Amino acid sequence: KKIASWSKSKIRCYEFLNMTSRSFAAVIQELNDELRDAVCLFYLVLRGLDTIEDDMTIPIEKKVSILRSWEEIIVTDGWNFTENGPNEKDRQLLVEYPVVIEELKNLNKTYKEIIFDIAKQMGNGMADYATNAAHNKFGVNTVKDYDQYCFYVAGLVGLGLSSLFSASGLESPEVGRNTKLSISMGLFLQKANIIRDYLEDLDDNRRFWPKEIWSQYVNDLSDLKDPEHKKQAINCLSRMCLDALQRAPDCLTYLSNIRDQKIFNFCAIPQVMAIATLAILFQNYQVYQKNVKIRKGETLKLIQKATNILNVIDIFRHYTRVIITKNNSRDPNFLKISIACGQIEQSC
Ligand SMILES: COc1cccc([C@H]2O[C@H](CC(=O)N[C@@H](CC(=O)O)C(=O)O)C(=O)N(CC(C)(C)C)c3ccc(Cl)cc32)c1OC
Repeated sequence: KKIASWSKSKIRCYEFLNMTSRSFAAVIQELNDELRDAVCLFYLVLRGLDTIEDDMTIPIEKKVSILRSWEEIIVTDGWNFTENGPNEKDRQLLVEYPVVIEELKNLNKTYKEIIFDIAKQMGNGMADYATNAAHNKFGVNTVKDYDQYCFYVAGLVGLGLSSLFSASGLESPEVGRNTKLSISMGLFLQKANIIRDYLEDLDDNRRFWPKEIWSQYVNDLSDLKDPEHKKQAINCLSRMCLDALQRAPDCLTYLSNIRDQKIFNFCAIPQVMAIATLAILFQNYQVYQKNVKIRKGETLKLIQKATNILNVIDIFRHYTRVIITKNNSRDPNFLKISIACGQIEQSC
């Protein structure tokens, strides 16, 4: 690529992209030039927001005011943030945030407007959640609150990316207009992550599993990891997986509408990782003891295979069959799980 003519701030932005997410950064950098820069900066705008939202050492009032003014912040030359706690893995990004703000200026107007609009909605959504989570220590209450939170942190990302894809002309206007499918792309990934990260989030006192679900099985979210509630915990896990699986058909439909090969790879890889993750999480009591992840070898195979819709359908079919094989007839959600898997097979 024409790195020679890249400014210092642009080079630094790509260094941050590669620092924050190795495997995923590689796929972003394969996108066509114009879209690549927009997605890279969009990613860093989102990472900045995430680093503020995730940092429990920032006083709630300060956090909320930063989140609510993110749209202004990303056009404020020289703005940076040095008060992140020491263990915030992306604190250096916020220390050097002026390089992101500088490079955003070079994006074409349409891309900028999309990124600013999503940043504004996400910042306010995160602030809304942070404030009521501050009052109500249970975190997320209803399944509706759960979907709302996932919309703010992930659904909006799907919407923003779909708009960028259509704005670039590489994908049809339909991709950007079909909000339901774009939102499902985010919710599917985010819900798989929230199920996987049960223990890690509980240790950080972040409670994303909705009370409306876990209260059918135990008295408190933390009871799920006590061996005396093992059966209930596994049934609760099934219920959480069932909720995530409902989004899978939309994701397959979304991917079947993508035409550009590089955009397809960029969109498909996280989706096949998510269905593989759900399959390994389902009926797996280890979720309550450690962070269960798919093996490196399986990840590499999925990355290599997820390059066309027929292969992606084949991958989803494989993992829905794994889930059906693991399904337990004594599980209250046994039938709903098999129907959800059937619907995924249908939509293939
Ligand atoms: C059409 O929508 C998408 C199309 C392609 C990719 C993503 C989505 O995939 C990564 C994939 C990624 O970041 N994977 C990590 C591994 C991990 O987080 O477990 C990685 O490979 O490091 C991801 O997870 N999130 C974070 C959210 C889920 C909150 C949106 C994410 C954050 C910023 C951007 Cl620009 C994109 C994504 C999409 O977003 C829905």
